[in-house]
Amino acid sequence: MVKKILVLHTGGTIAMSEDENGAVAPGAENPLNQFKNPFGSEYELLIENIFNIPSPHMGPAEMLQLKKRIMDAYEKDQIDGVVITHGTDTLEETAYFLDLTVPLKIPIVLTGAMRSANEIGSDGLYNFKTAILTAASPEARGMGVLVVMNDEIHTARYVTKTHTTNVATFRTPTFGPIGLILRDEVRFFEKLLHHVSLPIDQVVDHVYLFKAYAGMDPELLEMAATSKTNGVVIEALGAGNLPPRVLSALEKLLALKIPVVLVSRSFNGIAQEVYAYPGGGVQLKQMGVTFCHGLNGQKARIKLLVGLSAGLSGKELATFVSEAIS
Ligand SMILES: NC(=O)C[C@H](N)C(=O)O
Repeated sequence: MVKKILVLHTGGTIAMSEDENGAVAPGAENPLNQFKNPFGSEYELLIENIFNIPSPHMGPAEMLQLKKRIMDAYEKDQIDGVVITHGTDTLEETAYFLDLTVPLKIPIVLTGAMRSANEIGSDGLYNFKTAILTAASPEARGMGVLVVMNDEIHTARYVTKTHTTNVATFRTPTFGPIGLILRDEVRFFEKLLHHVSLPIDQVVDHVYLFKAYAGMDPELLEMAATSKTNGVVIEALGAGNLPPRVLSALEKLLALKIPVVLVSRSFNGIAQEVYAYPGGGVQLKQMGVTFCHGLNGQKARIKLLVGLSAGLSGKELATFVSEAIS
């Protein structure tokens, strides 16, 4: 049976080249257009250049456009899988957005490159090839959105970019990858236990992300306490604690019924209500802060944004946002 794979190119380093001074930028032609299908007639690739942007230019509106394109192709073209090529800087956010909003079992795989098309050791075409193999793999069905880079398969929910330039940049802290590519063979060794998706057809804005630090100043958080703000995520300290100086700003946000979501700024582990000192997790929980277990700040922000965009509020929103380990 022929595998029909929808390929959506969005830009990023994988679609860029280096000039004689070493500066990397998109050229007149996307180098991915040169890709010759190495799989023969077993694979039918439906290739579209949906955007050609570096991933710092990607936002929820473009993510929603990708989601709509996938749904449309699924209904009209009976696709078996999807590959999205993407800049690596915000790849994890687009991947998680799609994970939360596309209610399909077909494999959806994101990939990118750390070295542009004409650099020595360029990883783009190789990652693209392995992403296609994964998207065509029956074992990848029902695993949520996946990120394939450097011969590893990661879940959209937990993967994160950990290095500015190294090709082994994508990692899953605490848990590790769920599969590997071994010389053209796709092997999974973990299963996704639980997967939720919410139907949305618009995205809200003004969902902010803050990072806590020793002696954190309250002014920026206070500025977010306005009726325009839809939600706030804070990357808290350690197990989930904040400096007491910001507590009055938190009270102002919560009094305005603005959801405040807490994750840890630590690379491994999860935020939990452990400490009972002023600003500790126990107090934050009592104040009405929602603990999000296991996501990093940028993913918790995507989850909050998706929940709000689906019209969730109060307890329902808090439950949706907090349940990340399952
Ligand atoms: N490696 C990359 O793709 C990084 C690039 N700045 C991007 O995200 O578009």
